Amino acid sequence: MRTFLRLSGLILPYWPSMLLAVMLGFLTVASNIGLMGLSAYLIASAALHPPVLDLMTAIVGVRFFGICRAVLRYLERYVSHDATFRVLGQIRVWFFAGLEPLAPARLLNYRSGDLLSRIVADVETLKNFYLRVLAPPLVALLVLLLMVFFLVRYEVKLGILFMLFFLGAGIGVPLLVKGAGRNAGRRLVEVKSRLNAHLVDGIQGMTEIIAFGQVKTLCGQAGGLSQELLALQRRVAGISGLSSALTGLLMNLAMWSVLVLTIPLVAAGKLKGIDLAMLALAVLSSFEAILPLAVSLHYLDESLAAARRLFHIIEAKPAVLDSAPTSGEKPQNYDLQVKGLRFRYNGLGPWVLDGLDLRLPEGGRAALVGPSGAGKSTLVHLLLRFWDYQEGSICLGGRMLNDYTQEHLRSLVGVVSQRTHLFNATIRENLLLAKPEASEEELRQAARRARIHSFIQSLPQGYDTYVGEGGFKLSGGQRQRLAIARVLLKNAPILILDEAASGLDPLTGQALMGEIDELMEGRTTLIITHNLRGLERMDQILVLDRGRVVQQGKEEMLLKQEGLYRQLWQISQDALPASS
Ligand SMILES: Nc1ncnc2c1ncn2[C@@H]1O[C@H](COP(=O)(O)OP(=O)(O)OP(=O)(O)O)[C@@H](O)[C@H]1O
Repeated sequence: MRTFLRLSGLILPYWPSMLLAVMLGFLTVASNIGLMGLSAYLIASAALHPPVLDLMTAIVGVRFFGICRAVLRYLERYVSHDATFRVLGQIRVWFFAGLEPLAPARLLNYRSGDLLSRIVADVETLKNFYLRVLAPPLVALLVLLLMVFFLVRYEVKLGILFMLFFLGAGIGVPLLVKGAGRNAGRRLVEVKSRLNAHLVDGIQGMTEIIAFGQVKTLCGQAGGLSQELLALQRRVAGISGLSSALTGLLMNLAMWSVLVLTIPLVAAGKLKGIDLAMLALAVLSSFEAILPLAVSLHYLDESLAAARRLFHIIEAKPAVLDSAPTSGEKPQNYDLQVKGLRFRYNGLGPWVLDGLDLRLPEGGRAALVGPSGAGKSTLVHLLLRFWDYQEGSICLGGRMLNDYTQEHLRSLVGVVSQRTHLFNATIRENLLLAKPEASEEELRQAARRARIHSFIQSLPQGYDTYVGEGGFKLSGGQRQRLAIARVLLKNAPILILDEAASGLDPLTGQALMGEIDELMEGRTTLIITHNLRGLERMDQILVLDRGRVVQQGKEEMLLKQEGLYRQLWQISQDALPASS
């Protein structure tokens, strides 16, 4: 019920259009009743050969209702679909805005295909809620009132009889369909989502799937889910056919009963013979309002399942909340101080950072090194407030980190990571992401400083070249240079380089260090790296192991000590190619 009310609440801003659509729907069915009833009356009257003039009113009426029916149906479809698509557009924006504060911490629990399925398929499913669940019962109710009012004027029993059949078809059949469907609507939504998630996962990991010869397994799993979906769709189609047959049966039985009741009235002279056909056809055509009701409970089931999946995500509490209204102020300086920092990803898990200390003055350069899983990237997540820490403190410019809004904090930090995401857009659009208002000259200047300008110029379409999905048309080094150009454009006072040169061959990696040097100029810089070459330029190196700083100092000093840094350095030297 709560989901139903919440979903209905989303259309509140559009209620005038929805109400208009219901009125137009009612008038369309009423026109059909008028058209059929009057046509029957006209044919019956004509059989008695009256003067043509006597038939003129009925002839004009038939034309009027015929035209009205077509025009009103068009208007009803136009208004209801226009309002519905506006509501869906609004829901998409609302859902996307709700997702943003949940990224990345809360969204890690969902498969990307599942999220895609929610934002596309589930939102699309909701169109049935407005078109096939809410409007048809209201139209049917108005038609019921109209017909009962019309029929009791002839005979009270006629009105009661009609009401029984109408309610039987309008309430009984949908309940029967719901029972026979056994939650088919909800299961359809679930299976569609599983199939979507499976296919998106498969497409994203296609290279690995081919490389490991798992194409058949993937196709088999997709085939299994498709079969499940097909079986459900078959059941829904079968039920829908059955419901149409039942409604048709009740509709014809209603007409037959009306005839059984009215023929004796004609014989008794209480009803004109020419009214007989009119009443029968009016009753028959009024069931047009009932037809959409047969599957409305199925659509209600489906819509509520889709809405629950959307609300479930939106209602999740973000991992990080902005608390300080005054946090838009510029910090006094860009000193970074971390004291006794303790953090774990979930309440019962192990501490990933366990009493970490770090002091990095404005403009200083620190490198964070250590074995895999030591917690280096986790510190970056905390510095960017993707998660909030549990104990200790992080201060920026003398103020606690959570005094800054997430937006403000992130505007102060430029990040180059190993997995720079490039959008499937042009080089220019990818660069402008960092500073949408940047001029052409600023763009070129940043590219020059990142030493990628000449390469871009050499491309036939220059800055308007499309980089492909994830930037696959560029080499690893070129992608990283674009990432550096982006950060140069952003011109943030704090810089974080998270494995910015890893995954590149030693020569490219080394060449990139020149660009990175340029980038670090005048910025408070934290570098995370497994590559221990070039660290002599850092003011300090912190060696992290199992969430704690186990060694700290200049490289020269660390190399003199027995300890983890020397071990790591030794391993990295052994791994170097002989020529380098
Ligand atoms: N989102 C997460 N949820 C739960 N645990 C996580 C999450 N991200 C990382 N971890 C765990 O936290 C620990 C530290 O991970 P982190 O990525 O910070 O290490 P790292 O030092 O950066 O490693 P690498 O050098 O391999 O990138 C690991 O044990 C990892 O499994």
